[in-house]
Amino acid sequence: MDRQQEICIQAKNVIRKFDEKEVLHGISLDVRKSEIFGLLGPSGSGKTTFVKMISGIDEATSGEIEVLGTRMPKLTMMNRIGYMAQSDAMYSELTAKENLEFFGALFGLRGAKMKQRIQDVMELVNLTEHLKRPVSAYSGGMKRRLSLAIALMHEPEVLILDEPTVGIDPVLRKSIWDEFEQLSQKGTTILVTTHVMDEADKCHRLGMVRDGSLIAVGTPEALKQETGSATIEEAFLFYGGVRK
Ligand SMILES: Nc1ncnc2c1ncn2[C@@H]1O[C@H](COP(=O)(O)OP(=O)(O)OP(=O)(O)O)[C@@H](O)[C@H]1O
Repeated sequence: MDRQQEICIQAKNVIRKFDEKEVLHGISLDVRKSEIFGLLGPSGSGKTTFVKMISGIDEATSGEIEVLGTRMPKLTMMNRIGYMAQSDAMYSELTAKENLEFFGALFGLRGAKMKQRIQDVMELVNLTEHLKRPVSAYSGGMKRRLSLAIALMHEPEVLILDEPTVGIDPVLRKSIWDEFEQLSQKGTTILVTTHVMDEADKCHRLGMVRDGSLIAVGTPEALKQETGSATIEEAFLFYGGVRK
């Protein structure tokens, strides 16, 4: 099979209920190996709920999710998936370096390799000078960047990033997206949630989410073309039922 067509993440009719309230209404989706797939949708549409189940930290009420051919949730998949949550999960009383060492050790990194990875990921997020500062002294945007660095530490095959660039300035945002593109070219599959339209345009394919359903899937170009829209925002409104 063509490598580009290999399926990395597969969701089949995924439903998630909280008590009696159904918030995801049967989502089916294939994400191909080494693509950057964006989930685009407004706040509360269900993006976080969906990616948590793909990462294996939550379980679908019904339906099936496979990542790299393994049915989720599965603890051992932690080594192959990098997950960056929307709220920063790190120890604020520790320094950035200590946080990276802690999470790196969880993923089996040691010695020279650990040191090298810390250097690489901190350079990528432009935090090298702040390596030895306690996270409690970091700004919101810096914490976001450190979260991304932690998710990248063990060079996972699959990266799941929930709104990774919130609070990050445009220049650094661009360099982070350039890095996503490079990672993807090296074979990493990236699933990213966003509500920022210009980021959506950088994804290879997009899934538009509204009220717990996937309303459209395609390349940004195809989605715009199909709807006769000049922008992704217009296309989203079209699929969401707001016709010109
Ligand atoms: N643990 C929970 N218990 C009850 N309802 C929940 C829970 N988690 C999420 N929800 C509900 O599920 C819906 C989808 O929320 P979700 O956080 O997945 O949306 P989202 O698209 O990621 O939005 P945002 O970008 O603001 O995080 C919302 O109506 C939310 O209130």
